[in-house]
Amino acid sequence: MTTPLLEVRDLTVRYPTSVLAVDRVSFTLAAGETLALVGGSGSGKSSIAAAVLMLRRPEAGSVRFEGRELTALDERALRRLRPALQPVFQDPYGSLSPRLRAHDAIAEPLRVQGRWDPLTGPARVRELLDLVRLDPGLARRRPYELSGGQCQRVGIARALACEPRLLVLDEPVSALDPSVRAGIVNLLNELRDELGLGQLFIGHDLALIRHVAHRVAVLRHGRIIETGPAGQVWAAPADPYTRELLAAGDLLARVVQ
Ligand SMILES: Nc1ncnc2c1ncn2[C@@H]1O[C@H](COP(=O)(O)OP(=O)(O)OP(=O)(O)O)[C@@H](O)[C@H]1O
Repeated sequence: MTTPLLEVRDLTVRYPTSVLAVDRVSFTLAAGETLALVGGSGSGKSSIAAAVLMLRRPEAGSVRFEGRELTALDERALRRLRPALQPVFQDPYGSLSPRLRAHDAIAEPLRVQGRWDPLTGPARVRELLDLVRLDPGLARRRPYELSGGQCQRVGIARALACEPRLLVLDEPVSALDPSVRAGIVNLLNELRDELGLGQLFIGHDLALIRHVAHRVAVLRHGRIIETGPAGQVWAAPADPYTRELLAAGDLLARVVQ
C-alpha cells in the first residue's frame, strides 16, 4: 500500500480557554487529490488547517506528512519541511504586504529560503506568474493596484514558489467577488492536476466545493459527521446536518445568481 501524502489520526485541538475545537478527527489525503473540509462557522475547519500546518500543536493525535510524524518534529526540523506544506488564506489583500510589488511578493519566499539566484530568479518569477495565469505586465503592481482575484493569484504563486506537495486552502475564494471565484477554483484544479498537488480545501459552500473536491468530510462541533466521495455526499447526503448545509448552499447560489 502506498503511503498517503497526509494522514491525520484522532486529531484533537483544544484552546487555552478550554474550547475543544477539534475532537478526534481522522482523514487521509493522496497526492493529486482534493479533500474538502466543510461545516458551519466554528465547526473546527481552520483549527484543523492550523494543526496540519503545525502552526498550532494539537493536544493529541497524529499528523503524518509523507510518512513523517509532524507532531514529533522540533521547530528546526519543521522549518525545513514547511516549504512542502503551503497555506493559501481567505483574505487576498491581508496575506500580501502592501509595500511589495507582485514580482517581489513572489520572489520573497525564494529569498527567505536562500533559493534566490539573481541570474535565474526573475525567470522563475515569470514562470510562476505564468503558472497562475497572471499577465506579466501586472508584476510591478502593488496589492492595492490589483483586483482581489489577481491578489489571490499572487498569493497562490507565492505558495507555489516553495514547490509544495500539499496546499492547505483555507476558504481561498470566500472573500472574492462571486464573478471571479470560478476562475480561481478552476486554476486550483488545473494546478493540482498539472503538479500532482494534494489539496486540503476548507470551505462552507458545498455548491462550490462540488466542483473542486474528490472527497468531502463534513464537520460539526469539531467532529467529522459524514465523509465520502463529493458526488455521493452531494447526491445522497446521509446526515440531516449535511442536508441542511446543502440546502443553505443552494439558497445562497440562487441569491448570488
Ligand atoms: N484562538 C482561539 N482561541 C480560543 N478559541 C478559538 C480560537 N480559534 C478558534 N476557537 C474556537 O474553536 C472553535 C473552532 O473554530 P474554528 O475557527 O476552527 O472553526 P471554523 O469552522 O474554521 O469556523 P469559521 O468558518 O467561522 O472560520 C470555535 O468554537 C472557535 O470559537
